[in-house]
Amino acid sequence: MDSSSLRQLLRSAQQDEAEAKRRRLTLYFISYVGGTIMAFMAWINMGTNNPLLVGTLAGSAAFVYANVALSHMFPRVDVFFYLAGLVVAFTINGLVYTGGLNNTGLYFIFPLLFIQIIVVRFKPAMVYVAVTLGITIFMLYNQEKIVAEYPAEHVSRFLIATFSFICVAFIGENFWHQSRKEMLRENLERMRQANTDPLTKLPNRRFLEAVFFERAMQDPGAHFPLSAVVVDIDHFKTINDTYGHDIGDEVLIHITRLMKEAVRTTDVVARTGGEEFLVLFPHATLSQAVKLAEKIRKVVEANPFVEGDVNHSITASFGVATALTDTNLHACLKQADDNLYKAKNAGRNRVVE
Ligand SMILES: Nc1nc2c(ncn2[C@@H]2O[C@H](COP(=O)(O)OP(=O)(O)OP(=O)(O)O)[C@@H](O)[C@H]2O)c(=O)[nH]1
Repeated sequence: MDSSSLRQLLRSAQQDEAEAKRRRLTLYFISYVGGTIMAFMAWINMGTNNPLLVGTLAGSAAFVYANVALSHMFPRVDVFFYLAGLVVAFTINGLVYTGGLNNTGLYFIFPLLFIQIIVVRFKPAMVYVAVTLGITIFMLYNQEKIVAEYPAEHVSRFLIATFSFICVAFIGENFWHQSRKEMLRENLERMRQANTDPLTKLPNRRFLEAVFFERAMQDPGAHFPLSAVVVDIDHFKTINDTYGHDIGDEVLIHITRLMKEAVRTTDVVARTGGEEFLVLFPHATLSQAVKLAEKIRKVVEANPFVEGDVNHSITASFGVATALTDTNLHACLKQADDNLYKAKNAGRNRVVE
């Protein structure tokens, strides 16, 4: 796994639940309150001779309720926010077109625009607001095409007020958006550090437990059969004791490079202990994983660590196992560990499945 895929995984893991929940609750609250107000206004207007206005309000209320009901059923789907934004655009222009109750339609545009901005959020809101107001302005300057009649001074006051309102709303949204981006960036950096081994820059055990295995459980189709190869450098203590800890560190970095070069970027090479690594092959059967482990074993054996004119030949032992489904992932990791132990006992520098 290269550093950009690692970052991407961490970024998706950090997509803070709290923020997603806040957005969902905002949608629920706005939909229930807004839908009820629209339904109430439709009811009030029933007595007036404006069926188009009643239809607009009742239709919008029904759509808002249906949308929020579906968003409860599919809480992870973003499309409901955008649909809510569309229904607001429809209501705004329905009000402008029909004039609303006693020609007061324009007064309701501000809260509706504000709702549109918070529901669809900063960048998409620019497009939504531009399109919504584009249609509104067209209608206001082509009043022969609409039912309502607005005096010219109402139109100019409305447009000036709308322009000021939009500026203030977007400035506020922009600052909020920037500070959130900054917070996410800092969070991501903290997460990257907590999930990475500082020596080899490989993902660590925490990453596997908290991010990768979680992801595999959530999306088993994309990961299983998942093969695990536990790699342990042979007689690493001797290298440390003979040449010193710094050379030991260099050897770990050297082995890391060899392993990363031997696998695909979709595979995960993690450092799980002192001189122990775990390589994970998504969508790989046991026999494929054994072949890959054998390839890594040969690469390590054939590429001694060179320091000056001294070649430190290195070998490693490998334990391989495969989890066919997410339910036997932990049993598979244990099996790979047991197989590593067998490889060590059988004389090292070998792959045991
Ligand atoms: N240089 C260095 N050494 C480490 C690091 N982490 C663990 N070690 C050393 O790795 C060695 C592991 O030794 P053992 O567990 O006895 O294993 P081994 O000598 O590799 O023997 P076998 O695994 O049985 O082949 C110990 O000497 C640890 O001090 C590290 O980050 N850097």
